[in-house]
Amino acid sequence: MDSIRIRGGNRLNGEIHISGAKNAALPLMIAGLLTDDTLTLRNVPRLADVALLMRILGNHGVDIGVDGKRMGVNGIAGDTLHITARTIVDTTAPYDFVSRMRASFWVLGPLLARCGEAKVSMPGGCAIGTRPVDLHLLAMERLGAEIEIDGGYVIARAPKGLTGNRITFPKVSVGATHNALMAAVLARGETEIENAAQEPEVADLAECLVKMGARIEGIGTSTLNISGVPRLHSATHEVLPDRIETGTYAMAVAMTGGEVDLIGARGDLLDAVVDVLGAAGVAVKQTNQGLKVSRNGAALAPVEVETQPYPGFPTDLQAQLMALMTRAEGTSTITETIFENRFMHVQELVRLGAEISLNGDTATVHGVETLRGAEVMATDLRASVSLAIAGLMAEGETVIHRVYHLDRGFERLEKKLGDCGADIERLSA
Ligand SMILES: CC(=O)N[C@H]1[C@@H](OP(=O)(O)OP(=O)(O)OC[C@H]2O[C@@H](n3ccc(=O)[nH]c3=O)[C@H](O)[C@@H]2O)O[C@H](CO)[C@@H](O)[C@@H]1O
Ligand SMILES: C=C(OP(=O)(O)O)C(=O)O
Repeated sequence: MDSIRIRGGNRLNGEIHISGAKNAALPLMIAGLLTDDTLTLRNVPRLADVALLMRILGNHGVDIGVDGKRMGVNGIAGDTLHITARTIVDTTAPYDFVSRMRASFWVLGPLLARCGEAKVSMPGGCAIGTRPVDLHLLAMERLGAEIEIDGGYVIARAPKGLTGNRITFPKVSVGATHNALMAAVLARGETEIENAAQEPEVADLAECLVKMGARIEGIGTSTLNISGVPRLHSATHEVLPDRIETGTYAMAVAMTGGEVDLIGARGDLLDAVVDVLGAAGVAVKQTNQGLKVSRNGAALAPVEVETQPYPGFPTDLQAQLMALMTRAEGTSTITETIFENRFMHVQELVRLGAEISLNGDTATVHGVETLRGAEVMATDLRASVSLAIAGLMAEGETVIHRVYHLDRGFERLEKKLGDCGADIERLSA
């Protein structure tokens, strides 16, 4: 298993190109199941999760051509995928795949809508909470599917097809909204999804589905109205920039000081994060190219933050913010409201000298003057990168083990940071 070694203390200066969003690319790729025509996706990041999803879709009989030319500024823009699900040869998504990536559970809706049946293993993904699938099942049942759970699999059947209905989610779920939306676009009649997730990645999926011929209103709001159509067709769509990667690098620059242009980043997807960074004393400005992030001299001020569904502060940036606040002048409080077990980074940050106490869903972070390098272990995707942020300002050497978590969601992290002056390298096992 690879590790990453960082020698802390260097300021970051230069440019980082922001990749396409993992959490948009995955549902967009899955949407390819909904048509026998070709869906072309541009700006797809090269990530372990994308590679795994290609294998999963391949297992259903989907043909995926990759145009691997690294086009765009400095040859960095993402891959282009041509996804063709001419015929679905297998409607089962096996444990071996789905247990490794949460998003693969989202094949349920499209398979059911297109084939009238699906057998999908209960999902895995980052171990950040119990992460049930009741809301996904509620949505499928509201659309007329019969659901049975057997041997760790969700078996869903709708032999006469799905029928539109009102789906009211008791809680906001990104994944259940993706699943409901992809099922509803091919269901007979009208569907209304109430309390839908408003995350930009849901809107990105909906916009792609519209290009494929779906009829969806209310995109970007909490109520989605869908008029089912009998078939979808080919389309070309560009994956939106990764707001979590953007926020992560913004926090890395905030940590070390310096000035970095995040090329291709969209500040409008990160209002809550830009506000928090501003309160901490970090300047973030939209430019023609993306976002310019700088902290020159000013001390980091502590903040009080609670994670919330979009447009609130994202849970996927909670660990990174906590790493940053370990060096603030004063005491911060960070409350995690989305996942009950998303504090696995705390004990690893403490190894680096952070002072953090936990009380239920709230972490109290007392800023310290010095962090000291140590060996630490990545426990999940965003936790891993929070350790990298801390390592960038820790005295001496930090070695992060189990970076396969990181490779799920950050494309060439060590190159992007290294090009801006970080002393960082991958140690191959
Ligand atoms: C691949 C991807 O895009 N993953 C993102 C997605 O995960 P994911 O789609 O899994 O997260 P959800 O939005 O569904 O989860 C939100 C909350 O709802 C709960 N819940 C969810 C489904 C369900 O059937 N029942 C239920 O109770 C979850 O346990 C959690 O407490 O959104 C999360 C919240 O922004 C992000 O942290 C993840 O990075
Ligand atoms: C939690 C994440 O991913 P997943 O939902 O795939 O576990 C994430 O992207 O931070």
